[in-house]
Formats: sequence, C-alpha cells, structure tokens
Amino acid sequence: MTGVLGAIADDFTGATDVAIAFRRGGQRTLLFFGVPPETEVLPPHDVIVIALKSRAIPVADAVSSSLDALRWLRNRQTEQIYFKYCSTFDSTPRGNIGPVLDALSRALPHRGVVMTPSSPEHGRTQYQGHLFVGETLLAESPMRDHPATPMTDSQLPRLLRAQTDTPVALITHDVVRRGETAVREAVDGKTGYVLVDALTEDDLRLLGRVVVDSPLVAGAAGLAAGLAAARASATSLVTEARMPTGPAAVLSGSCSARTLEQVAVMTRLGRPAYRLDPVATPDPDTLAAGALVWYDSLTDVGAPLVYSSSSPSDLKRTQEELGVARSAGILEKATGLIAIGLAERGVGRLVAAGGETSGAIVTALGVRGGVIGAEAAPGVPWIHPLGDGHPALLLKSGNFGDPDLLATASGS
Ligand SMILES: Nc1ncnc2c1ncn2[C@@H]1O[C@H](COP(=O)(O)OP(=O)(O)O)[C@@H](O)[C@H]1O
Ligand SMILES: O=C(O)[C@@H](O)C(=O)COP(=O)(O)O
Repeated sequence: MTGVLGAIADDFTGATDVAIAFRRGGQRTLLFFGVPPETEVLPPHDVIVIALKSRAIPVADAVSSSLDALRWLRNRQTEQIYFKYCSTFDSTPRGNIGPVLDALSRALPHRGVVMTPSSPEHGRTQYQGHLFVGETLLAESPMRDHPATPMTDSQLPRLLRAQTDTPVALITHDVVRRGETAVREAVDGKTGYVLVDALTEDDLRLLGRVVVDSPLVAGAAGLAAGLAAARASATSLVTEARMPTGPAAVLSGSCSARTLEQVAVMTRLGRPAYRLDPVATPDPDTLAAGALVWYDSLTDVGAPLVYSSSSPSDLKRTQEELGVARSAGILEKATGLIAIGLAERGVGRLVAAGGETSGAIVTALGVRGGVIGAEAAPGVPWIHPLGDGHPALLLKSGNFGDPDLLATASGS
C-alpha cells in the first residue's frame, strides 16, 4: 500500500516512538498532539501520527477520542490505520487496548487484525504469546509496579481476552519461522485479533509485508518499523536533524525503573533537583509555585531536575494516602504548570520523562504538533514544536534510554 498511513498512539511518548520508527523507514511523518483542527494545512507526507492521552483514562473517553482521531484521519484520505499501544501492553482488565481496538475494527471491518507489541530494539519480544522485557517475563519486570497500569500477567491472549469479547488468536513463532506464506495462510484462517509472535526485526519485517494492505494493524514501534520497510520508500523526509539549543530543564513523573536510574545519575552529577511531594502539598497550584520559586533561586549550576519519580514503596504510600487517580492528577496538573513557567522563563529545551507526564506537559504548553528531530536515544527523538515560543521537547518513555540520558539530553 502506498497511500497515507494514519497512526493513533495511546500516549505522547508512544507517539514519538512510533513516529521515529516510520521516519527511519523512509516515510515522511507528521506528528500531532491531539486531533488537529479540520483546517490544519499539511505539508507533503506519507504518515500522520496523532498522539492521544488515552491509555489510562476511562474506557468511554479512550474510545471516543480514538474515533475522533480516526474520523480526522479518514478525512485526510488515509488508507491504513496503525493503532500504537505500548510495547509493555500497558492496560488494565477494563482496557483500553481491547475497547479501542473494538471501536476501530467496527469502523474498519476486515477478517483478522494482526498485532504484536514486540519491539526488539527496546528489548520487548513476544514468544508463545508471552511478552518478555529483556530476559524477563513482563509480569516479573518492573512493569508489575507501574503506578497506573501494573502488568501482572505476561500472557498476551489472556490479557487481551479480558478486555474484549472479540475472538483472540495466536500465531506462534514456529509458523513465523516457516516464512511469509505460512504466516499469510495462518492469518487468513483467523478472525478477530491475531497476536503474532516476533523475536527479531526480521520477523517484524516479514509481518510488515503480510499486513501492508490491511486497513487496520496494531502494535508498538517494532511492527511499525516492519510496516514502514514494506511500504514504498518516500523520496524526501520531513526532518529536522539540528540539535536544539538554549537553557534546559528536566521534568520527571515516571516511576519506571529506568527513569529512577536516570534521576539518580542527575543527582549524582550534582544537578539541582526539586522533589514534588503531593502528600505534603496536595494543591497543584501551590506545588507548582513552590517549584518555580526554587527554580528562580538557582544560580548557573547546570540544567535542573523537577521530579516526583518515586520507588515502588514510596509510590505505594502516596497512592494509599491520596488514591491513584488523585495523586496522578495533582502531579500532572502541577507538572503542566511548571512547564508553562519554565517556558516563560526562557527554557529552550524541555526533557520530560514519562508518557502520561509528557501528555500533561505538551497539553499545558498548547503544543499542537511538531517536526521530528534527532534521536537522543532509540525511540526518543527531539520534537521541534509547530508555532513560535515553545521549547524543543524530548518526550522520554519511562523505560527508554541509557542511565545517563536525562543528564546528557539536558547537558550544555
Ligand atoms: N510520587 C508519585 N506518586 C503518585 N503518582 C505518581 C508519582 N509520581 C508520578 N506519578 C504518576 O505516575 C504516572 C507515571 O506515568 P508516566 O508519566 O506515563 O510514566 P511511565 O512512562 O514511566 O509510564 C503519572 O500519572 C504520574 O503523575
Ligand atoms: O512502546 C513503548 O514502549 C513506548 O512507545 C511507550 O508507549 C512508552 O510509554 P510510557 O512508558 O508510558 O512512556
């Protein structure tokens, strides 16, 4: 298929991850945060990614925002839709992956919707229907302690079946090993959702060829890269490889194990750090004002860090005290206000750690889209926002990047 592909991503870091996967594959890729207005004028493109914040919101809201995105994309003559969910399948038994897939596949009916969260570049693989994070099963990885979507099962068909009444089938790796024709035949014999094992980029390229003409495909950045490879290569890229400049700051709301390491590196390097404590200050305006007063008091000592990232035990205490949704709501509102304050103070490079956190920041700043720039780490590109006056943004998924990423990305 050579027509336009529309991707709907369920969070903002996921959107940048999938956008860079398409761009690396030679596709001219546009990225929008939220559904753009109908009047949006688009430069030449092969792929349009719409970032939603639909991963952890109520099911009905996730479905309706995904359908809004689908409507907008279909008005832009997209011929194929890619639903991007997390490579660690972040969801709960209520959703939102199953219900969003149900809504999208009702609007784009066809026999089997092929999918896999496998993303070997990020260490995620699917084998015998089980999702691995590196050498570890998902449910034994740090994702079991995630603040909003703790993942305590690794078996993907079971995880998805809990979220939908649509049949869920599995194609195991022995079929994938037999090659493209065997996979095509296996997919043709299935209805509903078809999870396909994939261990390598080669497996995903094979799968990309199998789904190149499917109206609806789902997965993480790995299958998107496979699909990009299977689509006709574009001639010119929408790209901005220039590294952003200007004062930097880091805002971290991710409690993922990798982010905790990255925060520890920042403090070990002596970067000024301010911890947001929603129990001590549950009013988001006051919490944000305190952080900005602290920022104003800094002398020139390197890019600062404002964070709420906490160990699983501290996180548990906060959530028991305030509730999961309330503590996240306070922190996300405060973080958005801090981002606005930092932009007003001339911060030109804002590094955000965490998908939900990034969503809150981008929404608060009113950034409607951006041009994808140089990658600071695999799957983590700088975004040069559309419109004037916004800092360049690095939206880092909780689990991505080397331990020194936050420090290097915000370095001089
Ligand atoms: N100290 C804390 N107490 C309670 N919730 C927190 C704390 N710090 C962060 N959170 C919330 O945890 C969630 C982290 O999710 P997210 O930003 O998507 O990170 P990740 O990319 O690691 O999943 C956010 O909703 C954030 O507001
Ligand atoms: O697929 C992935 O792992 C990422 O693109 C992603 O969605 C990460 O989400 P967060 O960990 O919530 O940032």
